[in-house]
Amino acid sequence: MGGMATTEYDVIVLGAGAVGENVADRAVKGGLTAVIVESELVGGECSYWACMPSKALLRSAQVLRAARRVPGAAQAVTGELDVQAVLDRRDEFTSHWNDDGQVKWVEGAGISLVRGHGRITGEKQVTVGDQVLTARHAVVISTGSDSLIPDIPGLRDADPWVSRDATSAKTVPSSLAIIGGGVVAVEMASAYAGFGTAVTVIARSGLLETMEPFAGEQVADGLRELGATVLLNTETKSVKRLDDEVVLELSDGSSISAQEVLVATGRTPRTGDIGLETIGLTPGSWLDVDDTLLVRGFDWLYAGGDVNHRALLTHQGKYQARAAGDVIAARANGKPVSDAPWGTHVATADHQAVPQVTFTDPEVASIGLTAAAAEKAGYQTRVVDYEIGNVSGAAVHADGYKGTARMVVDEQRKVVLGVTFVGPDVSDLLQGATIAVVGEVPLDRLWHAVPAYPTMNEIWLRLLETYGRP
Ligand SMILES: Cc1cc2nc3c(=O)[nH]c(=O)nc-3n(C[C@H](O)[C@H](O)[C@H](O)COP(=O)(O)OP(=O)(O)OC[C@H]3O[C@@H](n4cnc5c(N)ncnc54)[C@H](O)[C@@H]3O)c2cc1C
Ligand SMILES: NC(=O)c1ccc[n+]([C@@H]2O[C@H](COP(=O)([O-])OP(=O)(O)OC[C@H]3O[C@@H](n4cnc5c(N)ncnc54)[C@H](O)[C@@H]3O)[C@@H](O)[C@H]2O)c1
Repeated sequence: MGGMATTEYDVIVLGAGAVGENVADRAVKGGLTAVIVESELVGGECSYWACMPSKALLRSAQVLRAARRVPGAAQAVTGELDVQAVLDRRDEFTSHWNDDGQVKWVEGAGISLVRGHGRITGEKQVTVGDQVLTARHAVVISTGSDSLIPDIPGLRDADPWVSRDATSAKTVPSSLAIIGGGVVAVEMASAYAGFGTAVTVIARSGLLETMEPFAGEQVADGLRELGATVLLNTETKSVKRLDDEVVLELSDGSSISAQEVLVATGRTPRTGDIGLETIGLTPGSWLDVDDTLLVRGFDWLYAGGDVNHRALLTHQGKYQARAAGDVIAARANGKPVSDAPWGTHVATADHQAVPQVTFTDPEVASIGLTAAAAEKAGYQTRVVDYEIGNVSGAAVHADGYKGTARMVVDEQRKVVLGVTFVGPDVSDLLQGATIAVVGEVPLDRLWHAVPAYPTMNEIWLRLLETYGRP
């Protein structure tokens, strides 16, 4: 580790999040040497402050609610959520913010690790403290993103929570105001409402606005059922921390106070202090890449994961990492590069086939284009909606099951462009939809993909029947 003798590697990876780890792994599997530079914890945001702790915080109350929806089981649920046990379980998922396990994985994968803040100091060169690393073939930037704090008067001085604070909290506040209406806002609102915190979501427009409109509407209803207050079309005008509370002035003239305020208004790239200026790029900017993850204008600099702003999701970043690691090895070894759409070395799915699950109650699982996005992209579409509760599998799953599915069809090619499911436990329906979209499976063939009865997957049959047999 950090051996002073070896300062030259085939590939230098800046940032050991899920993306950096996977790029390095693929490059090593392709016969190259690789070093990762990491300034915090090996494993990055997803393992310690994002996906894993947030899902751990959400899961327990979700299980309780699921039991309460099924008579027989409901009668057995007589107690309250044990919040401390949830926090303890979260701490296990983050390995108590210790990265020994992941460091072991990195070593086992044959990747070298240098701890410290890395900066690009020239072509194919990265400096960490007084150590200068040079790359024979490629430097990969996978430094991720930070929470963005908007310029709301008083907000920064009020020492607000950002997503890291919400996912790593050791105690639960009695009340929490959340600024934002995106994924982080609605997931953390669900988690804390589940703990009994008095939650107020302040969204400047609607919730989950990049998704189908019914997703945000049903998630808002779900949050209200959990006891949260959801304010839509409401701006936060100013924020002020007093002795034991934070006061927020809102655009409707009212004000609210809460023990803590969480800012969940998007992300900013971690590129402010990585030496971009030494190679003619602008510090603090997102990195524009081609489909092989090469930063435009370079033949040795790659960027994967959040930092390229293509799709800020762990699974999509890891997908980019597999393509990038493999193409770096192919280019280094003089092997053929498969860079046509859907080839081995490109992240084609980033453009129109990104799956995402929002772990609220109801859950939102979506892939591909929404009806509005498909229309905007110029497709001739037909939109088919169906209430998931009418499917036998859903009725068995939970009494009074409420949820909606939408399929967006490309009328010219008769293939599925996008699917959205909203409802309890829809997340595991998503991969079928992903395969339909990525595989461009013709609708008349989808009729032969028979969903097992009585599972919720029968939603597919209902969507096809509603569309009509071609
Ligand atoms: C609250 C929350 C919940 C989320 N939940 C999900 C989810 O359920 N599913 C999902 O798919 N996505 C989720 N995401 C998104 C997901 O966390 C990110 O897309 C993912 O972590 C990006 O991975 P990355 O490797 O690009 O960056 P990161 O994981 O941020 O890793 C970057 C690494 O680079 C290091 N680094 C930065 N600069 C330097 C430097 N100069 N020198 C050395 N090291 C450096 C950092 O310390 C870090 O370890 C969530 C995000 C948030 C905020
Ligand atoms: N389950 C998951 O897959 C999951 C969970 C959490 C986060 N993530 C990822 O992390 C990323 C960050 O999530 P996020 O929720 O922070 O960002 P986001 O982009 O999803 O949502 C940002 C929200 O903040 C609002 N906003 C922006 N600027 C504002 C301002 N000045 N004042 C008030 N509101 C403002 C927007 O209208 C939007 O509602 C997302 O891209 C998401 O993909 C994924």
